[in-house]
Amino acid sequence: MITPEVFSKKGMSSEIEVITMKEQDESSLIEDYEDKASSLTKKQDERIKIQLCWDNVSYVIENKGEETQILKAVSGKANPGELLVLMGSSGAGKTTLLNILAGRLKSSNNAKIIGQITANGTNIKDIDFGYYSAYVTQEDILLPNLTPRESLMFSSRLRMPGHYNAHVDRVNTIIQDLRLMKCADNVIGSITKKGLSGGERKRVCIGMELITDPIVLLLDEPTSGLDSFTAEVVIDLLIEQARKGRTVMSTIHQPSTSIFDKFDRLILLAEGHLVYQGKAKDSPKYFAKTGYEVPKLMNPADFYMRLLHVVDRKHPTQEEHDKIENLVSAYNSIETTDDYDKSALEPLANKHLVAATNFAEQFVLLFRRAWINARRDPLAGQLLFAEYIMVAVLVDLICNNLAKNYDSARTRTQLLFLSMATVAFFSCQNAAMQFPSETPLFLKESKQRIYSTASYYLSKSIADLPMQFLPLLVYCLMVYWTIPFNDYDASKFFIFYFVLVLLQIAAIGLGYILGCMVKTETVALAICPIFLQPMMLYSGLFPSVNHYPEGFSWIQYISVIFI
Ligand SMILES: Nc1ncnc2c1ncn2[C@@H]1O[C@H](COP(=O)(O)OP(=O)(O)OP(=O)(O)O)[C@@H](O)[C@H]1O
Repeated sequence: MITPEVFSKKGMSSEIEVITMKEQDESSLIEDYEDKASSLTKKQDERIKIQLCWDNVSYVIENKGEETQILKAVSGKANPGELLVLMGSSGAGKTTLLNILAGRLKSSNNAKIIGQITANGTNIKDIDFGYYSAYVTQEDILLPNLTPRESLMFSSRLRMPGHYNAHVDRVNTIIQDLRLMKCADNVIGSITKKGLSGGERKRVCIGMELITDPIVLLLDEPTSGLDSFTAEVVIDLLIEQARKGRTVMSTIHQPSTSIFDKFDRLILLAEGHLVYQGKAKDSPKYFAKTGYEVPKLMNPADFYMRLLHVVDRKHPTQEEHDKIENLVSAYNSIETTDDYDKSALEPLANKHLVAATNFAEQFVLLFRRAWINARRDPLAGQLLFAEYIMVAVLVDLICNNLAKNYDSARTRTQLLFLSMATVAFFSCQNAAMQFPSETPLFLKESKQRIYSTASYYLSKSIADLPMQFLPLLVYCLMVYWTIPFNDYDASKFFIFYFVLVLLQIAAIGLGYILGCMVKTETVALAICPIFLQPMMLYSGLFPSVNHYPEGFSWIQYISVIFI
């Protein structure tokens, strides 16, 4: 979300696109800008505060005619200035609740959300809650070849208006706040590529969301996979963010005792039911009263996880069933009071977050980001070079004894076809592999309306093209002069290269489509031949399509290799 405080006065006239739904005419935009200008003078403690409340929220999914209730009429609240932690056994519904609160889950044909969620009394259905909130997913969604500083800088420049220096200042502040100084200029890396530690990567992910200065920060298991010390560092940072007035809510798995002691408020879920909500430090007393005393010297979090654990959720034992029922009825029997002082809470305006940059700016920033990311991972490019050179050497060997006469015409045609098939396969597979790893980032950013799909697609394709065109040029240089054609002149060579480039662009397009359809590079690689083989059969080289099964001749029209 973009709060007024973060807008830079200078960049507003050209770049601010945060507008209210009804305020799309020029005069209202000017008012909006003035509004932001006046807010520049606001101090941090005057930041808007949001109390998020949810009332009887249920989530019901239907699968093959069978209904399953994942959340069962849960109610609660997250206060500004506090860290609220959501805990419960695996499958209790924590992520589901967080996703519903973030507006990431919506009712659909087979999933129904019942209940009401309000922010400062305003139903979040009536506003674009994404404007006020940010969500840090469990998976680290980052480009592996960028540094934290570059990632934050691109994110800031794409999402926020303002001049370059304002972005630099904002990024430096976040780097300092998140204690990323030591690794700010190291490459992030990934599971397969050595880079930042898990804790550092997680802090970068949090930083990417803090760029827009959100008022509500929701996090799904930010400490999973981290050792207890690193996890504590992350929790300390979240508490720091909460103390700045943000509403911070996070699911957390297995916190250590010292981490647990730091939580402000705690919500415990069991099988979709709420079994505790209140101050984390009061929870042992509460459970002792309900007959489940936390053993001395035991981490309360560990105790709750064991208490709420159900071995087989579909078929709980009688004991498990009774235990959960006891806990639910004990919780339902207590009277909950909201002691948060609401006098400073204002109803939320229906602000909309739209791109902070225009198409050209998006294109330039995304191109630079894609270019840096591709340039720092030369392996894919080197492999493509190696593949083309290998095929070129084979073609050269075949052509070694090939005479320029009528008898060799068939072989020469086949060599031309081999060149086309090679280009189609290599380009399609290479392009298909580009997308799966970036799809989560693209989906996240396009949901946040940071840029248009067209600017992303265009910038990515153009940034990838040199890596595709150059190996092809080397291939053409190696084979063209050895295949016995009639004429060898430069213009004919360029026609040969140009035709293959056109084929390459078509194959890259097909590769992008296939890459978007799947989730992993392995599957992307595997499905390319499924589409390319029929296209090869209908390329025109093989016997007339009249000999092919009826009803399939249309394949020739979508074949990227059709000649
Ligand atoms: N769309 C869906 N279709 C089918 N089952 C679903 C769907 N969404 C959630 N569930 C089920 O609902 C239950 C709760 O899921 P959720 O991810 O919220 O659990 P969780 O408490 O976050 O668990 P974990 O700690 O393991 O991440 C799980 O059993 C999950 O399989």
